[in-house]
Amino acid sequence: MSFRIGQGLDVHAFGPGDRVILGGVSIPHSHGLVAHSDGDVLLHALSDALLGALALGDIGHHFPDTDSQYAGADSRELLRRVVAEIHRRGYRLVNADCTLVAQQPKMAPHIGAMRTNIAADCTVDEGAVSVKATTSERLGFTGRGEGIAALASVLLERADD
Ligand SMILES: Nc1ccn([C@@H]2O[C@H](COP(=O)(O)O)[C@@H](O)[C@H]2O)c(=O)n1
Ligand SMILES: C[C@@]1(CO)OP(=O)(O)OP(=O)(O)OC[C@H]1O
Repeated sequence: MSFRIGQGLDVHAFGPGDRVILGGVSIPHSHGLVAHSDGDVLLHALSDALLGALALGDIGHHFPDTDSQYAGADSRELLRRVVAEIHRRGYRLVNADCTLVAQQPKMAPHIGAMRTNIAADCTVDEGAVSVKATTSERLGFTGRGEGIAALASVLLERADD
């Protein structure tokens, strides 16, 4: 077996809107997230971790925010394309561990649905997908409610030829 690890980090600022989309789950909120796509900071961090594990660059490279075809893009579709690229190279996801950093909204009620979506898009069992949340104790840009950050770590494996 060959193993590769990857990590990803993404940040989006709050802006006008009444919901945020995180892990493919639409969560009512006092603000939206400013982005070219649907602003799913969690799936962007995870996609970057998957690409990073195989040194394939990042989602900004694969899906440029200057390209109008990605305006309002569904980040689950972008994640599925990244997973297809990983599979094409003979790798599969062993597990992913993700953390959302946000003062608000409350993530806990939505974590299960996020895990379900991510597991489906990565074609793994839900037990292979961890999503956690933390505030930053009112410190920094997340603590001031200016935006949301997400981190992701992944392990990939490939059966030896
Ligand atoms: N946006 C958030 C942030 C945190 N949680 C959950 O609350 C618990 C306490 O968070 P701390 O910042 O004190 O670590 C923790 O268990 C988080 O899961 C949340 O649901 N939404
Ligand atoms: C997803 C893409 C593409 O629509 O745009 P954004 O939604 O702005 O997200 P970001 O995490 O800044 O980078 C990747 C992008 O190119």
